Amino acid sequence: MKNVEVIIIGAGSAGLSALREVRKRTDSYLLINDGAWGTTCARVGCMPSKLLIEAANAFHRRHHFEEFGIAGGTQLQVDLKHVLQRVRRLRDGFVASTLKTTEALPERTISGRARLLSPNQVIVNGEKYSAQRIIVATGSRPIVPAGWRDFGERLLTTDSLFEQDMFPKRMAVIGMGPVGLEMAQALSRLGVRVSGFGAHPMIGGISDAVVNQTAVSLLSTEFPLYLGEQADLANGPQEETIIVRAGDTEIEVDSVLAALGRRPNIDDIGLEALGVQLDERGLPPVDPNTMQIADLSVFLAGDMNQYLPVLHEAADEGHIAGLNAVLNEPVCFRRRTPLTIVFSDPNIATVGQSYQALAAENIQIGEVSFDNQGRARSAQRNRGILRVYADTNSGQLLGAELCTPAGEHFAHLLALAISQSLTVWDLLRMPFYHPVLEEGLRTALRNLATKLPACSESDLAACESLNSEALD
Ligand SMILES: Cc1cc2nc3c(=O)[nH]c(=O)nc-3n(C[C@H](O)[C@H](O)[C@H](O)COP(=O)(O)OP(=O)(O)OC[C@H]3O[C@@H](n4cnc5c(N)ncnc54)[C@H](O)[C@@H]3O)c2cc1C
Ligand SMILES: NC(=O)c1ccc[n+]([C@@H]2O[C@H](COP(=O)([O-])OP(=O)(O)OC[C@H]3O[C@@H](n4cnc5c(N)ncnc54)[C@H](O)[C@@H]3O)[C@@H](O)[C@H]2O)c1
Repeated sequence: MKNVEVIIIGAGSAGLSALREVRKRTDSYLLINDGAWGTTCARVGCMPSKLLIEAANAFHRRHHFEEFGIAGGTQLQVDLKHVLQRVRRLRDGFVASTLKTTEALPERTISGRARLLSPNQVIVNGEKYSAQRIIVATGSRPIVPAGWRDFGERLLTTDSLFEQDMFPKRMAVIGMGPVGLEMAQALSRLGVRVSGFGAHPMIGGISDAVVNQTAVSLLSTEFPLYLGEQADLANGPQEETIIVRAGDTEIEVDSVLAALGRRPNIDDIGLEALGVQLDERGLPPVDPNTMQIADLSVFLAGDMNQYLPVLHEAADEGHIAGLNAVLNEPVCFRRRTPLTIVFSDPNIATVGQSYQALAAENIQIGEVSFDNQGRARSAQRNRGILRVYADTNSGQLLGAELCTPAGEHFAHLLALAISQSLTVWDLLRMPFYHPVLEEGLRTALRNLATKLPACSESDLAACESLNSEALD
């Protein structure tokens, strides 16, 4: 049996991040990956989805041309074949960039499905390997209910969506989480007649009902949203179509994108061989600050543990696990301020603690609508809402949820402020240039400040609004 210091199972973003740390300290390691190399993010996740969204948004801009005085926008056409070729061409470049590391290590990489035999042993392709430390980073895959696979090529997931040559005329997107929402809007903007179905009334990971209401009403101007009922599928009158049923709604489509969430890749991985109690999802207890499983020499990183299944968190967890796998005692890391962004238009984001997490806390809420925000109006992007939450006593910013133009940038600015434990007054003390979208955030902060103990009049943070959209 071959013996190494560290075995990493899974060559996704978490596994590669772990590999980077391990390689700095030892040459005695193995990286095992099942299926395609090149990471979920680059192959079928973040990157191809954003490429499709960019094409869709570029085409959608034509609807605003007339208002700007530009004629001819309605005659523009989209060549879907070309759009999808570009998605794959750029995607292949991103995948190639992730493969550079692993292709340079032929002796230390194995293609095959690994299974744990004990906290120190792994079997792959019938061969056993032992290691002092093991990192499990096997990611997740799309949930497809039993029976849905019978619809064959008419049933798509994000694993197959970007491989399509063309999109059909009518599609249903089932699941209005981040994946479903992003893809439903992009497909609709590219000319597919999309129907969106969500079992939950809230969409895109929003927990604040006020923000959700705005997001739902904005998105449903582009494609119909059927929320609050579980959707199910049946064969259409002609075998080549699918009937989607949700409550009283019944719609016939040519194909379905299943975006029902993702299941951790834990089947047959042998977690039971670790000798620790597994929870109802089959997952072992993991310390999010060390990524260590109980007191074992096994670490778990990335989407597999479902902590916050986004790219930068997967990379962080790989970093933590990789470092701790080569140290005598695991180091405790402070995790980052939670941040999730959905690249719909307007962007949806949650920063810091969600509204739901803060429901029982003593908080005040500041709010701004972008409907009349000066700079947003000049760009024809004046849609959306931003809500910020602060502690009633200290005024410290705790979280925010938003659905706004340039929401991705607001989310980062707010994450920075929350990470630095800034108060509403600290933020209002900062400069806001004119005319910028950020003045919208300042309006929300000023609104919040009116609900907090006042600050001194000799402080510029007390400077109030002029109540004119040309000036704020
Ligand atoms: C459509 C889509 C869009 C997304 N967009 C964004 C976004 O915009 N921003 C963002 O932050 N996040 C986004 N995400 C999430 C992001 O892609 C994931 O958080 C990230 O890729 C997780 O990385 P990972 O290393 O945990 O898993 P993966 O990259 O999936 O790596 C796991 C690897 O382990 C392998 N494996 C599984 N089982 C075994 C086994 N038994 N033995 C050996 N190997 C095994 C798998 O084949 C895979 O190669 C998106 C995801 C999707 C699906
Ligand atoms: N921009 C981003 O950061 C980004 C983009 C995409 C994905 N991601 C990550 O990937 C993860 C997975 O996203 P996701 O959207 O696939 O999953 P999700 O779990 O967030 O959403 C799935 C949704 O499908 C609904 N659903 C399930 N079964 C249904 C049915 N039969 N009928 C109708 N609705 C049904 C669920 O109620 C849920 O709201 C997310 O947690 C996110 O962190 C991030």
